[in-house]
Amino acid sequence: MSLLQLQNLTKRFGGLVAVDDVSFEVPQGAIVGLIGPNGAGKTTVFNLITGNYRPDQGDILFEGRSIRKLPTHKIVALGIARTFQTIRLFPKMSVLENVLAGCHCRTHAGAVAAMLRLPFQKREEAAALAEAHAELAFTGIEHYADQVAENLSYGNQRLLEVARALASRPRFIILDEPAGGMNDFETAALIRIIRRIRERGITVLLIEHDMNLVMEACEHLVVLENGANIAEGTPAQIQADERVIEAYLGVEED
Ligand SMILES: Nc1ncnc2c1ncn2[C@@H]1O[C@H](COP(=O)(O)OP(=O)(O)OP(=O)(O)O)[C@@H](O)[C@H]1O
Repeated sequence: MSLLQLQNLTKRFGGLVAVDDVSFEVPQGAIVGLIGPNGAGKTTVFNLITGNYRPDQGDILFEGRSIRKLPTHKIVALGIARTFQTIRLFPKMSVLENVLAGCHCRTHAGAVAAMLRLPFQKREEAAALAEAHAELAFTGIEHYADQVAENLSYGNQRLLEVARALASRPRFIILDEPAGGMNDFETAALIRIIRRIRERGITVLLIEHDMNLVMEACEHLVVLENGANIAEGTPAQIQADERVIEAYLGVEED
């Protein structure tokens, strides 16, 4: 069974059909790319999955169960994490604190325990700290742990978002333009990180305009145009698809 199934999803904003009867599946353990021109509806699909928007029609199944009506915090609790196209960090907080914010939703100690600093609360804090450091090491930005997040380069801020998403221990991670603003060297490192995320058993769905990343990292691509799913297949199949070349990759001008 696929981990995620989108079934005939439609989302309208007034008269605009941003997502138009879109269906596709993300198999367990896959790295799937969602691509398409600007305004094709990709981020809207992500916002539908994470409960930020509600579909007008269709359904979203995670492990066979409908999540269409769940609030975002319940969707996160099921093991779905995301990063954002526009970076959403706590800019004045340290890099480590930003990752701890991702761990936070899994700590169970209540306010009273926190005030009294009960032993189990201290254990939870120590575990969260160790995990936050581990995710920073995983994404290669551990040496910036004590820096203020806004001082990181754009590329490292994107990696910090990935580290924070991983700190929620997801089974499924969705990355919205993770290579946005990265140079070629940073993008190559990101491709390795994405592969290692999958090796941890985490399924990946990503939106990306960097064709190098998409073709190298993804084994399956879904192409949207004007809100509709116009093609699906392996990177090689998509590169050879006439409709995609016309709609998205563009015809080289003389
Ligand atoms: N909250 C909203 N209210 C009104 N229109 C919206 C809203 N969000 C998205 N849209 C519109 O829906 C369409 C799809 O937008 P979306 O951001 O999903 O595209 P995208 O494929 O992610 O584009 P990009 O690659 O530029 O990020 C666009 O025409 C956009 O203007």
